[in-house]
Amino acid sequence: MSISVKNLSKHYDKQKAVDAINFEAKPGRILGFLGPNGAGKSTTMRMLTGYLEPTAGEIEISGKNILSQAIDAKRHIGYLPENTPLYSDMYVKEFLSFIGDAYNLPNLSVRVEEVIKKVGLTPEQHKKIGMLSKGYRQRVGLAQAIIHNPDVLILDEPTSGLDPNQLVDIRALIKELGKDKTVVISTHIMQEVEAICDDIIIISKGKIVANNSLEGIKKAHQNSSLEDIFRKLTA
Ligand SMILES: Nc1ncnc2c1ncn2[C@@H]1O[C@H](COP(=O)(O)OP(=O)(O)OP(=O)(O)O)[C@@H](O)[C@H]1O
Repeated sequence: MSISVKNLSKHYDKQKAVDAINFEAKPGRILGFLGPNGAGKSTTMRMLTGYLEPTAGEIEISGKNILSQAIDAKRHIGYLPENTPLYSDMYVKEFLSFIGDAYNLPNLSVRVEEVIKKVGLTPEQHKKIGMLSKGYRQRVGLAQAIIHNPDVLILDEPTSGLDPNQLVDIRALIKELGKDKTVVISTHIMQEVEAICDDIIIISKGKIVANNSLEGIKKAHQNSSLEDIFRKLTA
């Protein structure tokens, strides 16, 4: 299993933002992590990537414990945080080289060229990040997430704020990247889930209320629309 989560909790004072959740994510599949605002999605993502320490529970990434084997585990993870934090004064290549350097990658200039091509940044590769459209900035975010060729990709609301054309392009790119990786993507856009996810977890008030394949969850709810299922389980 690429991601294994056992009894994971995060409490902020008395509030249980994430409350004893268990799940697994498999290679070659895209897992949609859904839930209403404040359900605990970002908190879970931050714990998966080792940015936030759990109150309780265990996380293994490609068999490595995220706390006790942090460096090994993090080598396997690519992370695109919510709102895509980037250095807007840096040039695209300069930024990707900077990130690759932090991973100590060999043949860095070749690798930077490869990821630029892979995420479709070639026409904009000589620009400063601050000059790019939101869609292209998202491609830079994805490029930095995959530069060290991780087998697990964690993407926190990767398409928020994109126009319909960019949305389609970025979803296609995520689907392509997901072919040989384990991808977890948080979203509250149901069409996104239909378009790219294989499996679904719905979280509400810190607890998992559904964990199934896309087909499985629809079957279990008499082929209702995902929107109806979401509302029924999280209202
Ligand atoms: N640093 C913090 N201190 C206190 N409470 C927090 C903190 N971060 C998150 N919370 C609370 O924990 C709960 C879960 O928040 P989280 O950001 O994980 O939800 P989310 O599902 O990602 O929501 P959204 O869809 O709005 O991004 C919320 O009630 C939030 O207010």
